[in-house]
Amino acid sequence: MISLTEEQQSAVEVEKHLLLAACPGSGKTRVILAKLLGLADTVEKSPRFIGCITYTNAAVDEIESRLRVYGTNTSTEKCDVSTIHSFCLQHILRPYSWLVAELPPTFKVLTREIADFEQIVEAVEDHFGRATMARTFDDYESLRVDVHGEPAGDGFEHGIVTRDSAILYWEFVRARGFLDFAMILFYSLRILREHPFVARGIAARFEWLLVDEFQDTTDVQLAIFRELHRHLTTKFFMVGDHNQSIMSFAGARPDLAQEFATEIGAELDYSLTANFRSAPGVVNTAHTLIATNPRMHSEGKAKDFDAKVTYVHVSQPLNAITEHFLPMLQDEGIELGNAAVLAPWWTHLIPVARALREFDIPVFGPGARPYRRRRLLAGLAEQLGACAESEHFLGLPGVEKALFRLIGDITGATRFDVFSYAGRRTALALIYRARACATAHPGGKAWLYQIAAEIAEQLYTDGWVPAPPTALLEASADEMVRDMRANRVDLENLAISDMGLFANPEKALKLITMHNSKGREFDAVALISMNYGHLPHFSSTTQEQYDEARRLFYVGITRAKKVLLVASDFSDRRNRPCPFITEAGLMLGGSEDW
Ligand SMILES: Nc1ncnc2c1ncn2[C@@H]1O[C@H](COP(=O)(O)OP(=O)(O)OP(=O)(O)O)[C@@H](O)[C@H]1O
Repeated sequence: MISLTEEQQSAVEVEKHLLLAACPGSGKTRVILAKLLGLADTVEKSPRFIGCITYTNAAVDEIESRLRVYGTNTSTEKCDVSTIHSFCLQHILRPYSWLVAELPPTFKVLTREIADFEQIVEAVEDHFGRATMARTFDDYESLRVDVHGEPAGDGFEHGIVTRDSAILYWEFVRARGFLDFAMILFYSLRILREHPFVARGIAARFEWLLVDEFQDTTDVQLAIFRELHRHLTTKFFMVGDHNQSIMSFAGARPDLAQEFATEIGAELDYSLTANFRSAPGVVNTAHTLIATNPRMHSEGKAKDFDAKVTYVHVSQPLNAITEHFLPMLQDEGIELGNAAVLAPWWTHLIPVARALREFDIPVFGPGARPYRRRRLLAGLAEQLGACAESEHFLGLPGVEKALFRLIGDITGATRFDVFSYAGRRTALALIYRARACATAHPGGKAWLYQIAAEIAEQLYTDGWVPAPPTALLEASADEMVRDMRANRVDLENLAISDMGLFANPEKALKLITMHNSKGREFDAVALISMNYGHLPHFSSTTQEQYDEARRLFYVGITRAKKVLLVASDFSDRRNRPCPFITEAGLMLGGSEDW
């Protein structure tokens, strides 16, 4: 049984549509899990199911693994947990794509990692006589389709993508037998709108749809929910936090989620206010920044944490880490692996990561890798490196995901069967090979070449590729070695653990952008580069952008359990300290024991 607080329990028991406002650390996942388990029992003898839509694949994995622990076979069978994209693929596009004439009869999912993406973008830009620039690919990657089928997204609104180039891009994507994530959502909506029998079928299948992180839903996603709601047979349980809405660049529309909830007559008066994560000092700082009613408060063990909340103004972001954060970790007995450094952008983290590596401090994050992350072999080699080095670390899920990506990159095919029995066998075989290789070739460089050859052999033997991709993987190992040499890595002394560190970052200090820190928690958190110009970004001109920057700061501080360090710097004298430091009531040098 999952233990719930009174407010969690009463939210789970609501039998109508519900929009639940949940503060940081209030156990959204636990509530969703409890609701899923309860509802699975109610549909046990019916042909209906419970759908759960989460924002990321990691959240899907987490809920599924907890379902296996707490549930029965029936609950795992009756609960369909997925991201919105895989929900649409499985229930709308794969079975009904033939209803839209312009869609290819079979299609693969286009992601940035697949080589066709860059080729298509180059072909489009070439058509308009433009040369590809550094930001071109990012601009196309951010492209979305709005509910009317028109282009949207950062690359269109502020970048180089025009309406004509977007339309041509989508045409090329379809012509090559692909759909991207935005197209998956848009065509799903179109099918639901034009063929109500499809929506009726899905609504009949799902008794409930649980939606995690409602504040991140886009106009198209909400229009999809609206089409499903039309048939009045599916109930909605939406959990999220308006104050953690930081994804407007990806089209998030929390206002529309609220509107949808009101429209369907959802209960709006329930909220989760108990924060199980953060010490009272951290919670008070967050509350000073954004006050909620009813008020957020620490609960459980967190209530007794002794918080250290400190604000410093330093000459360089790195100094905040070396002179303040690391000593604080030492004083509080917090291990590096339980601490994180957050910054508004990757560009702030890269030099810090490099410098810390030079001090031999293990870091996990941008700039930590001495080779390009997108190198073909890199992902799988890292996962296998972690498995090879540690007897107790059977990183099967990580190996499977890396295998999925590698097979996709080599063949261009989306092989979801990697996550089935056959894939698991290959993954396990590779883990054993990686360990045997580590014994035979203890040096990191020799191991890398050997494992490249063995991966090629295993993929071929198990039928994932038509011919052994030996030359391809060897060339990728060459590229990684070349990158490392350029980054002055001592290749002769490279250990397999140096590679594994990136897959198994348990012991390393995490360096993460504030956006990517969402949904995570650490004993200690340092927010660096907290200056005007970075947060809010100098391009922010509207109240909405300013408010979203404040919410980003809120997300950052609420990741901390016990230690919170906020640092501005005078590396650029034009950039004053970020205004949210004052709004959160932080005082310079003020180390406060709450
Ligand atoms: N009823 C409870 N009893 C004890 N611990 C709980 C309870 N509910 C939640 N927790 C704990 O609170 C912590 C935070 O939960 P979780 O990560 O699900 O929060 P969240 O609501 O998703 O937060 P955020 O929105 O900030 O990401 C977890 O460690 C979880 O185990």
